[in-house]
Amino acid sequence: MNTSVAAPPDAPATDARWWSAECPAPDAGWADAALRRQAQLTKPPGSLGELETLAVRLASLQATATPGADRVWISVFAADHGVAAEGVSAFPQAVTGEMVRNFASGGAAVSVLARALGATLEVVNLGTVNDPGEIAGVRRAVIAPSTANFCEQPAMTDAQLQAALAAGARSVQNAVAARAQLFIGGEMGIGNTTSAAALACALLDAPASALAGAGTGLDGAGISHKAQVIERALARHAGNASALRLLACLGGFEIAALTGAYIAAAQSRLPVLVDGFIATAAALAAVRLNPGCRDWMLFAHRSHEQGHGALLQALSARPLLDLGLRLGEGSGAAVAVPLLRSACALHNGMATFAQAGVSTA
Ligand SMILES: O=C(O)c1ccc[n+]([C@@H]2O[C@H](COP(=O)([O-])O)[C@@H](O)[C@H]2O)c1
Ligand SMILES: Cc1cc2nc[nH]c2cc1C
Repeated sequence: MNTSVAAPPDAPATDARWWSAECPAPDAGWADAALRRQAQLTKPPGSLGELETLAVRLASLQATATPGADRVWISVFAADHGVAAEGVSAFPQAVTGEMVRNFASGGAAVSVLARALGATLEVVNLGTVNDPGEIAGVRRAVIAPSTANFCEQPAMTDAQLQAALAAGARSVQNAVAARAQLFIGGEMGIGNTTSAAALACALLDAPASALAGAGTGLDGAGISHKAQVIERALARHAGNASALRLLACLGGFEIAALTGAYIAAAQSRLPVLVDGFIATAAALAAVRLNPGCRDWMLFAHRSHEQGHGALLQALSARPLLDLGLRLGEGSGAAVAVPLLRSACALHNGMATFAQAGVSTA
């Protein structure tokens, strides 16, 4: 199953350990200017709560007086998982490839949300057992039909990990070339909540029972079985400590692509809006690989998936929404974009006390 590729399909011609290169710090000058403007707008100071914080952060990250979330780029990374053979998902593996087609033809939730937002949707096929082949609107970056079953061996080789990280970085290059103001990474992969939970357990030194959840809809017995599968995998890969090794042993191609995308975005000064459980596991791996990328992350929502809370806490992240979503695809992040747009519209468009002739306190 884990047929390795010789050359990463999407490797940028850069340094082999590009993900370790420094991430710039957000611009403190623009943050100060945005804070000063917020204090002058016609409202009691602080009365727009988190929307004020959001506008100030976006101004600082985008290094501008007028932050915006009009040009949004969404990359959905799809890949299959060897661990699906352990019976850890409520759905069959064929769904991953079928959903790639659905993303491209416009019928998936994230396709609908992207259209509603006027966002660009890029679909990246990193390897699906039920391969839809060449389809319009899908970037093929196939690494292998699936990862290996990580209960038996590392999920991927070092070359495959590098290919997946580079595929994520390539998406960020595409987003930057399109002058995107915000990057959203989505994922699709039957079995990937098992991979994300196993990775999270290893990174957080937490037991599987704390982080294994229902995924696409397992019942209690299914979740117990999934936790046992994760414990077996953790025991097998116990000797591996670095985030890079853990990503290779327990990750998925789409999870590693998200990790690469988050780091590349930070290196390119492009803010990211992190989606649900799987995306947040990838974000934690990214922060462990390159801590400077944390500053460039906004967190969209708290997923219904058990274990997301622990990941958010480890990242000191306060998500914007808590709607019981557990779909993935970047859908929760897309749903949060209108909040960012409201924050920016208010920041850029409100009158100051002086302009409106309104008395200050
Ligand atoms: O993003 C989330 O929080 C989330 C939570 C549960 C499930 N998912 C999605 O469901 C799929 C994985 O579920 P499973 O049960 O096959 O591991 C995968 O395609 C994810 O996008 C996503
Ligand atoms: C139908 C379906 C759509 C999805 N989108 C993300 N994960 C998914 C899992 C399933 C099963």
